[in-house]
Amino acid sequence: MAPPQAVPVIDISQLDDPHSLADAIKDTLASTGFLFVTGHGLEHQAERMFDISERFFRDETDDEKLRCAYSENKGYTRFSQEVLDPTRPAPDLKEGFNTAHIQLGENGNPPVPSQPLPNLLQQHAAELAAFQHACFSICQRLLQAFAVALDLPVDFFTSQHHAGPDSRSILRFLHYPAIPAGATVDPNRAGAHTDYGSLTCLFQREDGGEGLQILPSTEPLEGGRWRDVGMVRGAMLVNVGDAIELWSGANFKSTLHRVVLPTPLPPTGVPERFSIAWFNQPSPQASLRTCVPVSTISPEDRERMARKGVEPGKDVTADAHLEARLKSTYKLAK
Ligand SMILES: O=C(O)CCC(=O)C(=O)O
Ligand SMILES: [Fe+2]
Repeated sequence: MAPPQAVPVIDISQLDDPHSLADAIKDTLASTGFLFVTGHGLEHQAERMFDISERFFRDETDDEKLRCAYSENKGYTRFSQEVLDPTRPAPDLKEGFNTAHIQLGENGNPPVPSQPLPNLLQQHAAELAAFQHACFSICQRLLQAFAVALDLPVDFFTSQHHAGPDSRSILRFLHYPAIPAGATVDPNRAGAHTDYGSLTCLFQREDGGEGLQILPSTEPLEGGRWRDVGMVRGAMLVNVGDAIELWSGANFKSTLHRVVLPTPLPPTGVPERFSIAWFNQPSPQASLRTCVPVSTISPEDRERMARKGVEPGKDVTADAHLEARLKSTYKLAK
């Protein structure tokens, strides 16, 4: 018998009202916070994003990439610059580009990004903006269901998210270069971490190599069994981030995940991997005060939250929380 799939697949094409969507997703939000969503309607746009991302990483000059180097969670992170899991000696085997909100131009004017964009991305700014908007809309739909699942008013979370020039949400292109046959490398493509926003939508490409894994919160940190997430054709992988875990008093879990290379490395080497993430963030001044009685949070959940520097019941703004998480999670290698 095949082992149970670590991450369930949910077709949302017929789940138009927040109540039916809430019924379909609440169990997985409470167990790992990871789900594959099909029927989301972004398939074609996501393919276009992969084309743009691939051209950017392959063809853009280093000078142009570095002109837009990472600062304040926006811009280009060089290969091996990021250390998602600071307890490991090796940096992540990836490069990335973070694009913050792009304002669509009015009256035929060009779109206005909120950061310098490399030429190749600037040419596609309108498409990037449309994709950001589509991801934001689908997250609003999911967040309505999150509120219903917690017996909160349907707009409890959505009213504390907005799209606009001061939004902290990020569209991130990621590229994990191919590993040649016979190479000696750390198996760490992206170190173990949790995401820090409200939720993440991740797009993976079928030919992009697998390797994404989760460690459910029921597993011990040391020696626990990591589960392969795998890939589902046309699906978007959705996962709960730390902001929602805190907000929901750990009723919804923000689960550790990582990207690894197969061990031992196959004799033929490993192909490159591209992925695209939409990190949906609450509005900067939104209060993340836990919306269930703090006394109902289990000691295990409190301990997990404390390890991330998160204290349920404390009145913390989304911006302060994001700053603290960026400092502790996204260490950059020299
Ligand atoms: O590339 C992936 O599949 C995962 C990336 C990720 O988890 C992240 O950037 O937060
Ligand atoms: Fe992540």
